[in-house]
Amino acid sequence: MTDEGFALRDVVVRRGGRAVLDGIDADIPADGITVLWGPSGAGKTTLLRLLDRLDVPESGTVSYRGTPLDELDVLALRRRVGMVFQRATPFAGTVRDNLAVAAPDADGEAVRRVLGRVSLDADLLDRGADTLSGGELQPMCLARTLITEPEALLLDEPTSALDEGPRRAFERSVLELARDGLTVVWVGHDEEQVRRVGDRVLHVGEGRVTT
Ligand SMILES: Nc1ncnc2c1ncn2[C@@H]1O[C@H](COP(=O)(O)OP(=O)(O)OP(=O)(O)O)[C@@H](O)[C@H]1O
Repeated sequence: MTDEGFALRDVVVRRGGRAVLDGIDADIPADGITVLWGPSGAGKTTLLRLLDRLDVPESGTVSYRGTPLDELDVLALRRRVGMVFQRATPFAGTVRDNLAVAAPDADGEAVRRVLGRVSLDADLLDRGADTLSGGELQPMCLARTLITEPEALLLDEPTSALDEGPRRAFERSVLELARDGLTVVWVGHDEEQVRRVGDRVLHVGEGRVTT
């Protein structure tokens, strides 16, 4: 029996008059990497955003570890459940500044450790985030999420803008994080990547979610 991560019950979300999620029931266990997979426009991002309360469903319930999200303080939830978006979103300043925005009290050891977890060199700390390559930016965003020590990580097609080398490095980082106990929900549509990273796949399409 796996521990409960997220549970959705009879969840409805409408966009532009259409039910993108039409009364879905889905369970996302706490262990391993769950991939949300499906064609473009199927509602994967919509579903992912519900898990961090960036959106709320029109009806139905989304729970995390047994508690409905609307009973949790939203900022506390987002400390426990971190998110990395499709496009890297660096803040102004250095890499160190970016990490400090997320965790002002993190000490040097914690900062170096988190960079190590995403395979970034500590030499980058004093570089302006705007000088990083595409392949360095997304890992930095992952590090910025990890430094708050979340229990769960939501990834919205995080490698779609990355070349093959950085893409594989990002995958390895997340596989290791999941092995160390982080709950991961990964939106993807690259079938080979889904096979490489997914412990299980939820298919999203036509308003439904199926295993
Ligand atoms: N704010 C919005 N207003 C109107 N329609 C929206 C809005 N957000 C999403 N949609 C529509 O809802 C549907 C689901 O979008 P969503 O981004 O969740 O799909 P997706 O499966 O993540 O797609 P992709 O793989 O292209 O990112 C799409 O048809 C999209 O056009």
